[in-house]
Amino acid sequence: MSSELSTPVVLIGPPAAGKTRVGKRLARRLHLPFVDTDAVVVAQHGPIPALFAEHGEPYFRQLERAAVAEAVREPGVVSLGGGAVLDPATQADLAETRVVLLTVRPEAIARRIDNAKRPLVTDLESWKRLVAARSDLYHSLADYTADTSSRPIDTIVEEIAAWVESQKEGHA
Ligand SMILES: Nc1ncnc2c1ncn2[C@@H]1O[C@H](COP(=O)(O)OP(=O)(O)OP(=O)(O)O)[C@@H](O)[C@H]1O
Ligand SMILES: O=C(O)C1=C[C@@H](O)[C@@H](O)[C@H](O)C1
Ligand SMILES: [Mg+2]
Repeated sequence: MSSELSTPVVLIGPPAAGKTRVGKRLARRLHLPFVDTDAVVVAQHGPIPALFAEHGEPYFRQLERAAVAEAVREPGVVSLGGGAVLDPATQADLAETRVVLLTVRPEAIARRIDNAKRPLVTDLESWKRLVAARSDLYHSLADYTADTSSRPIDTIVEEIAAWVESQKEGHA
């Protein structure tokens, strides 16, 4: 991990862990720009379920990789899509940034995945399988971990901001 302040703070973690919500508020709290790579892909290429259905997951991953490569080049807060960390080039990029893993317990997930925007997550069982397969990878890439299961978003944001600011003071 780099302790340079100019390196981005990158949020990773399972689908519905809160990367987008927490990332947006963290950026506001730290007075930094915010980029969500899923939102970039959607803005440039259209809805994610349609990309999966019409072109397949590998095509989506290519578009996602391009969005990540661009996003981590600038200082700011960057929220990644849940599977972006599967790309080896993204894993290499993350070694040069400050990586925050958001975790969430399955009990808290049920009410967060009741929509159709995630082609790889249709129910709690598919979410659990996907997280089990990625858990070691998520943890291996993380410099800091915050659980989002049961605390208000602002509390989580304050905790992460305190970690980022502690590095600024040379305690990293
Ligand atoms: N701390 C929290 N407490 C309760 N609900 C939360 C919390 N954080 C996020 N949520 C809710 O969980 C849902 C998923 O949040 P969000 O979209 O930010 O997740 P994500 O990690 O970006 O997911 P994805 O991988 O699909 O992009 C949203 O409905 C959000 O309001
Ligand atoms: O976990 C995943 O593989 C995904 C998570 C979402 O953020 C989207 O990037 C997409 O639905 C794939
Ligand atoms: Mg998101």
